[in-house]
Amino acid sequence: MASSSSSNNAFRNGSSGTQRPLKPLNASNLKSSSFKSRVHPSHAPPPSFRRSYPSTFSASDDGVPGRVRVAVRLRPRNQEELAADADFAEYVELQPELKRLKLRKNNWDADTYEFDDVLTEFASQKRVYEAVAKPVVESVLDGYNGTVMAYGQTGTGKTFTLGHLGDGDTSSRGIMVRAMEDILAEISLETDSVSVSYLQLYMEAVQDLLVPANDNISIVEDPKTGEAHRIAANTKLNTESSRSHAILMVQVKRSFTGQEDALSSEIDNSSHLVKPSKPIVRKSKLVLVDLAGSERVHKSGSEGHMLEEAKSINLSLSSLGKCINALAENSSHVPIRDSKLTRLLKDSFGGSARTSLIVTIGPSPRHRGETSSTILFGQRAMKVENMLRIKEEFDYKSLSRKLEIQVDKLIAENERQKKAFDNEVERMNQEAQNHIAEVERNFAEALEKERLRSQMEYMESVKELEEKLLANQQRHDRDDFIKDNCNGEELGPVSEEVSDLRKLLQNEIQLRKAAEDEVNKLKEQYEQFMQPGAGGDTEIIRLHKILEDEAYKKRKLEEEVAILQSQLLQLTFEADQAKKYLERSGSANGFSGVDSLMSQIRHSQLKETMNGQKAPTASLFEHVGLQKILSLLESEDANVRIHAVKVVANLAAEEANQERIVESGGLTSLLMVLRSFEDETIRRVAAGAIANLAMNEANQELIMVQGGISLLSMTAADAEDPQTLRMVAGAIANLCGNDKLQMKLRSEGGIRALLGMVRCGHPDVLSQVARGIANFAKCESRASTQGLKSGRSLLIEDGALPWIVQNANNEAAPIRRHIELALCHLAQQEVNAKEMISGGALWELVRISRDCSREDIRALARRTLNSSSTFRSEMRRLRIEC
Ligand SMILES: Nc1ncnc2c1ncn2[C@@H]1O[C@H](COP(=O)(O)OP(=O)(O)OP(=O)(O)O)[C@@H](O)[C@H]1O
Repeated sequence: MASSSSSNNAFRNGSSGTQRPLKPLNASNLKSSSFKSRVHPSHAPPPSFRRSYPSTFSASDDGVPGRVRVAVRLRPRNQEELAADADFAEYVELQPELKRLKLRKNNWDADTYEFDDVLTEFASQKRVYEAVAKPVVESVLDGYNGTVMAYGQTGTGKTFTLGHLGDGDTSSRGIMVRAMEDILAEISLETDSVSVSYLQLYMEAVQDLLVPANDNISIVEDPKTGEAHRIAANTKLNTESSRSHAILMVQVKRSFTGQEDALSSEIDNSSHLVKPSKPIVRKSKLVLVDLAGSERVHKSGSEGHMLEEAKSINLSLSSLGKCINALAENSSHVPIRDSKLTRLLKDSFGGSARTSLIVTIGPSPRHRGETSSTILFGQRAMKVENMLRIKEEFDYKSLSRKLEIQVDKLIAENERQKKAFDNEVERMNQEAQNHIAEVERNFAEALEKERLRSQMEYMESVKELEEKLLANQQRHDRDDFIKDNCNGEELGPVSEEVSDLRKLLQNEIQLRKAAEDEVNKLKEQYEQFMQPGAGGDTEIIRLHKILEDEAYKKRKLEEEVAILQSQLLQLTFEADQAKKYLERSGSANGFSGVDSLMSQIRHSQLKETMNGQKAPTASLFEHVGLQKILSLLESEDANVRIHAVKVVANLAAEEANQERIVESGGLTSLLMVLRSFEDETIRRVAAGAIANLAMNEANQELIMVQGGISLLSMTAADAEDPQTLRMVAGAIANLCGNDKLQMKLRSEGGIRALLGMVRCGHPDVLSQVARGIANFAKCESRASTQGLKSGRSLLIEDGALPWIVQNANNEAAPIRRHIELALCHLAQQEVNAKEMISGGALWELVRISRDCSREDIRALARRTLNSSSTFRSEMRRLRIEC
């Protein structure tokens, strides 16, 4: 038995010559000496999840070699055999521990065969399943195709081994039921699926035993589709099992999470997404084949239907045998396409499936030939080498489903965030609206307050202006000499210059205002920078510098403004003088003097006020400030001093300003200017200003106390300019009207100074002299009447009477009127009568009482003459009637 021994040696060694370890699979499965089953702890994940599989996604990848495993099973003796074959034990001898089977040829010789497993008649169905089928089932669950096939003579237990249901005794369940139980227990209902087909191959026709109407199914050699009837069934329906091949196909599709690499590039573009795990699906197929009884091959001499049936079985089993032979001998041609059976099993032998073959034999020596043939079939099958491969592919459907779910989640999340964002925007918008509304409300309130405040200020200003207007109007009405007949055209050039200067002044004022604003702004910035933590030393120094520069600019601007103001005032004076000369020449009324000048100035101011503008002096007063103006009186610049004194003089023309001027030291400053006498113009204007201040009774005593009379007297004696003399005479004339100052005025030479100025002969000067004499005489008369004075008139004592009498009938009405009054007042003092009579004054008084154009003065003269006994006596003597 060399042949059988040699072959058996190969199996005894546990490996064929080309056997290589099957790395991806459990090595224990592949030991040639055993079909040991792997046992997984119930809590452990299936092997597919524990292994690192090669990244094989197509069947074209190289697989691992896997020889067809073959076990032999001996059926127990049945009743018939027990009775008939008393010596059967001597025919078949099993040595399961050696995995050997001996077929006794005679009493002294036996053939010994070695199998991958030898299953005695006492082997349980469980033991058979675990030895033969379980490794294949586990491979299928791991992703490999697998085949378990029973081959043997009819009645040797193929169906019992494979298809027994074990209804009454679960321990007798066959491989099909147990395989299904293991598969269903292993797979995941969520990710895996199983589909089952139960086919019958009978007479070269494939019939679906689960859907019997499908009785001629074509074999589609498409590994992707195949037949898939998803109806699980473990009911054996083949009634012609011994003459047909029953095939249970179990398709397993398992999904699992693979490595990320293969998919990463596909979803890199959506990095914000949670990367789905790589979905991989493994599709495998378990084929359980219960072949028709092999003895039919040898009994093909049947006739009719049985003959056809036998031919068919013969064809399929002989084709299977030829294929296995060819594979066992590594033949270049394997006749797979010779029958439907071999076409169905092409993957099981020489393909990529893990295949286990169980050959069943009976114990009876009567079937020696069939048994031997079966054993040889099994031996040849053991030589067939398969190349096991896992079939993996992307589960694009699963990936798509996962991505769809993720997209849905992202869309939902996006919508949620968008809604939250919209709500936030809405909330912020509402807040902004509320804030805007509040700001608008506050602004409207502030605006309304400001409007009311401005309205109030406006009303007060209007009221003030109206009062000023009224006062000026009254003053205007009182002054008979003010005439509003100024012809603007004759002052054209001067007026234009005044206008230009005013514009210039306005511009300068605006510039100064802007500079002040800028200074204030910089001051604020400076204060901010001085806050703790704000700015640095460098910034502070820079701001200091800017502030100093701005302050310097401001000073310069103020000086320029002052000069312009002075120039403006000067021009105003000149305009007034020109106007006065025009009036005088036009009306020929001979009026002159400080009153006239002041009236003209006031008239000019009044007109401006009525035109909606403030008087220039008032504007200056506000813009420059009195102290500043007075300080300019001491300016080193003679030009500035001239303008400043003019400004003060103009301010002093306004009765409302006089008190402030005196309080601010303006009178003292003016007296100092007069005393320093450096320029005729300055002296004239200063004298004019003092004259204006002297109109106010409250200032008259101050002028006297501060040596004003002496200064005025000196000026009166010294000056040649008629306008200067007019101003000095005007000032003294004002002082002459103060009852309290009569003696002091006279003692300090006031009267003599007044009378001394008549040398000038200028009507304006004479008019002021006459006014002073009249004022003085009036005070003396009042004092005499009141008993406060007894002696003769100081005017007479100082030699005024001759000039009075001489000018009593002066052609200039103002002079004549003041002297007429003076004569009346002197005549009212009885003590003066004789001297007046001797000085020729009586004749003038009589003339006044008769010829004076003014009725009141005529009456006064008559009353005076009649009231004096001396005058009455003298008139009687001279036969004069009054
Ligand atoms: N190991 C066994 N233990 C007990 N009874 C068995 C065993 N093997 C087979 N039998 C019994 O033997 C008989 C024949 O078995 P079975 O029908 O399975 O044979 P077979 O090979 O499938 O025949 P066929 O080819 O005609 O279908 C059955 O009654 C079966 O119960």
